[in-house]
Amino acid sequence: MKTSTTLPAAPTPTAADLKITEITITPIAFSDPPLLNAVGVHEPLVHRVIIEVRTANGLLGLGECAGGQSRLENLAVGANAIKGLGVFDTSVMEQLITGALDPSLSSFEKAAVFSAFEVAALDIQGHATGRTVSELLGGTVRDEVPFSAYLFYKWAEHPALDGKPAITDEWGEALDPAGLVRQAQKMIGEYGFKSIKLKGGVFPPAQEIEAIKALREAFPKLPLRLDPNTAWTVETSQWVARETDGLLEYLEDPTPGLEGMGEVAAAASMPLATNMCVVAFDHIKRSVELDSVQVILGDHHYWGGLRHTRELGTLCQTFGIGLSMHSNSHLGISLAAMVHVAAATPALTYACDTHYPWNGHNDVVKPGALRFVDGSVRVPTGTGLGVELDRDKLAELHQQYLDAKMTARDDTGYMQRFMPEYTADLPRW
Ligand SMILES: O=C([O-])C(=O)C[C@H](O)[C@@H](O)C(=O)[O-]
Ligand SMILES: [Mg+2]
Repeated sequence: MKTSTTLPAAPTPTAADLKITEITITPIAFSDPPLLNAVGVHEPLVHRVIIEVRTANGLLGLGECAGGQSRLENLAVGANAIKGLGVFDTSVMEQLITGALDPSLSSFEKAAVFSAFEVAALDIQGHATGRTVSELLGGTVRDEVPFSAYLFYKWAEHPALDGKPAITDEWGEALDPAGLVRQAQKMIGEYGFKSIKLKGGVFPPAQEIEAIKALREAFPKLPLRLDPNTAWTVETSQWVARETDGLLEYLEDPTPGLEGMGEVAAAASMPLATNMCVVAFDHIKRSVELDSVQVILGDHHYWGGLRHTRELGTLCQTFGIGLSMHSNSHLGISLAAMVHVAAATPALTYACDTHYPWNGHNDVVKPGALRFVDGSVRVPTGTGLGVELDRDKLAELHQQYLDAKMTARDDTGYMQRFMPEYTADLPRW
């Protein structure tokens, strides 16, 4: 006779099991091409930080954030403040971290420090419950998250410097419209992106308008965005908006400040977007009053983690503002977190930014969980973030950080090594 056996259910971890017992903060450095922007050029190495949080029962959660000497000091303060806390207590975690950090720090920095630990805590919550992070955020409203092709003007190589040879890359030079179209063809060919963002603010605006027109001709169906990172005055921005009428999905941060953006928005036919003048909840009220921006680029690294990013979506819906997503040079832990929150945020109305095509070959997570298909990343199905740390790669990138003796990102200083007269005074045109 056949008897059915019921397997004993896995024991639910107790509150004591899920207390944070150990936190490891590992600074890393990974290679980056010479990408140009309004304040200089990317250095050969990006400085970033990997966070590992462990609980009493041995669960591991991962976080990733931008680096820098002061960020490392602030992360150490944050880590110290949350030892012994339960991983489900992320509201208390925010209070403890915010309260422990130097009161003179900006709310932006405090939110950034908390975010790295919140992501790791959510990763553990997922492992403890057998759920994905997006499920913990309310479940997925989309199974695949669309990203845009993030184009940059770029040099062919990092020039030889301090006795070190030049560093070439697979992307080649892009200093004119033809170079950018080639870059877009390669990136879209490999990743299948369905929209395009050009990082501008590098050349006089007339040249960047020509680049947008060349991209429109080469990719007639793909939405285009242009982001000069406040390199233009209000008047120049209004002129560019007229010249690009009908060409842009949105124009991102043409000019500094909420007032200036409001003046440009009043004259522009396309929506204005930002990741520079609305970067915290307390900027939204004034922005709405002035109708400065019609799209906000959220970023969990700066908006205080994944839950607050989802809340930003709710606020955007309330005020009829679109939601897109910002990125900085990043690896797979950040990408996984971006995908989970984007999948769980109904208000997300635009394809997200990502630097992954520029940096993903350096990844500290094992391959497999994150893949771009037709420009989108399917939400990882493993528990938590659904990504696993590659410890050999982590050790290699940490050694690279130690050897490079990096302190902070310095696009302007690096540019000045080749053009001593260069300044990053904006607006420039
Ligand atoms: O949308 C943006 O402003 C960015 O992506 C900021 C980045 O720092 C970008 O300018 C870069 O990588 O040079
Ligand atoms: Mg931007």
